[in-house]
Amino acid sequence: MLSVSGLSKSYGERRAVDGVSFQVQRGQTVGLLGPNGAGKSTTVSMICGLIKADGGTVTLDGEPVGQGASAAKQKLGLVPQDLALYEELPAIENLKLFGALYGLKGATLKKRAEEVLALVGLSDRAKDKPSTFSGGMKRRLNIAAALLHDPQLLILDEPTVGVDPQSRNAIFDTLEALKAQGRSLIYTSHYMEEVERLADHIVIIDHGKVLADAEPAELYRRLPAQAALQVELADTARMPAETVVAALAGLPGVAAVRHEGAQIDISLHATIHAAPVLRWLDEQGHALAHFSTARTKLEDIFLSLTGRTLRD
Ligand SMILES: Nc1ncnc2c1ncn2[C@@H]1O[C@H](COP(=O)(O)OP(=O)(O)OP(=O)(O)O)[C@@H](O)[C@H]1O
Repeated sequence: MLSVSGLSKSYGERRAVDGVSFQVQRGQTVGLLGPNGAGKSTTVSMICGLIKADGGTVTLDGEPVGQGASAAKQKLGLVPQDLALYEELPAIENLKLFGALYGLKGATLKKRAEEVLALVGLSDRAKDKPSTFSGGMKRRLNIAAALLHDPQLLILDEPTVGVDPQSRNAIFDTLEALKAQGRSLIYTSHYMEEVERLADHIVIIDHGKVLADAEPAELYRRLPAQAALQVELADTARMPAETVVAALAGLPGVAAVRHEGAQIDISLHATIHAAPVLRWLDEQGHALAHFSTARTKLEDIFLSLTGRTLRD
């Protein structure tokens, strides 16, 4: 188990990380979510001992990770945000080079390099150079490199930045396979939908501080609205949308109402309020061109915590 306690780091006057604490259980995937500049990269760099913390501790199975070589560090693998590959060296040779740095040799090194290449779905490109790869394929090769020493915990810093949708799915397949093997993952991102897809637990950080640390289901429960109803008025000439919006806002169970032209987004405290709202619209004679219902997006949790969206 990884335990991060009170980590802090300042760059000059700027407090990049300010007392961050969280835990990662064995086999758990933790999504570290926050907007650009929230302190995610600084946090994971401190966890791996790449940069020195001003304060706080990081332990893995009770052993301090610290700086320099340590037994605990051997159990960690980091996929950094910036790609670290030799562009003109075939993929398999890149892996052999990184494996040698981890102390792997001979037949073990060769076997391990082939295994991790297969795991990221690049076996058929073993002899090709990264310079001929797409951004997503390079990223997958980087993931393979971080897995060579068979770490118990893999940390990925925004692994889908600059990646095409197809490769993005391939990355998710790889990460799901790693999860199925019982490995722990820390996944940093500013995309809630990515974190939600993978994570058993979500840690939200902003301005270097932890704002929430909970399972996705618990975060859903904390949302002020639980369901969303979207309607499109067929006839705004009869009554302007603003007037309808103002009346809707006063109905029972309605948490918030927004509109753009004839399209009205209604946030509800619970799904049971959807039918009465539709009935009210009907009784008031507002014909609908279209309507749809949806679960509230977990993305809104950041909005409700900070008053801003994740990607303002
Ligand atoms: N080497 C550095 N020197 C000075 N300031 C830094 C340095 N590294 C990070 N910072 C600052 O610390 C804060 C946190 O940065 P960090 O890279 O950890 O955030 P992040 O959440 O990973 O964001 P991003 O997704 O943009 O990488 C930012 O304000 C950033 O400008």
